[in-house]
Amino acid sequence: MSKHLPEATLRRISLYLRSLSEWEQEGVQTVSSTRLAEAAGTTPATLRKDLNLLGSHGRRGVGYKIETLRPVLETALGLTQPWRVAIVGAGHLGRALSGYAGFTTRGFEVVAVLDASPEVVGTQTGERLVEDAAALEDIVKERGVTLAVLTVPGPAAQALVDRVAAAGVASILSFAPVAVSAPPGVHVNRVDLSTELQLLAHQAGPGLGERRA
Ligand SMILES: NC(=O)c1ccc[n+]([C@@H]2O[C@H](COP(=O)([O-])OP(=O)(O)OC[C@H]3O[C@@H](n4cnc5c(N)ncnc54)[C@H](O)[C@@H]3O)[C@@H](O)[C@H]2O)c1
Repeated sequence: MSKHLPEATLRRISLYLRSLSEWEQEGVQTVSSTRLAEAAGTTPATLRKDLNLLGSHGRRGVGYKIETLRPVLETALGLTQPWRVAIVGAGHLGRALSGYAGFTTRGFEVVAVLDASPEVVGTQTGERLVEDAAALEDIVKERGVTLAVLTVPGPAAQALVDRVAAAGVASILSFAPVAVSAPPGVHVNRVDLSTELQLLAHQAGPGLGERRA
């Protein structure tokens, strides 16, 4: 990524990109700021601010040319080369993610699904067979894994962060509900569904949950 952008901006850019990709597949060539903002659930003013940050300016009365804007957004999100993903933990969540076709269309290729349980290793998930997590380091090197997705129970997460980081993976997405630390230069993002739910509950305001119950 060429410049540091706030997380909220990056989240919106990801939504813009998703809409642009869909429209491009339908043969749409240009899009107005109003339509793109609406699809991402934001305002045209915020959209223009975001895109100005990336040096992309729409033309009054014409809007944004999708063919030009899409690569700008992909570069901002670091999607210039496909990410090679290893999913570690082939339980409920790991299996659901490994079968998610949207990964590929968004620039992420699942190149390995790993698990430590002998009952799970060798089973099919999505288009892959689950492989033994003992071979993690070899697989990372052989397949050029650039992103590890950890879908393991909390107690297993830190040791796996240490292993994938030592194997050279600099980007880790962890679904485990625990804080983990990583060496400098390794980014760990946590997806914490309970926190997201609590935020939503907070935004909805007190009492709303009860009213709908
Ligand atoms: N299922 C959900 O909806 C959900 C939602 C949010 C977060 N999470 C979190 O995601 C993680 C996975 O959840 P799940 O429901 O898929 O659990 P799961 O028990 O179905 O699967 C976990 C898998 O990880 C494997 N595993 C354990 N230790 C390992 C290790 N050291 N190396 C490799 N594999 C190992 C297990 O063998 C198992 O197959 C958990 O931390 C959970 O709290 C799950």
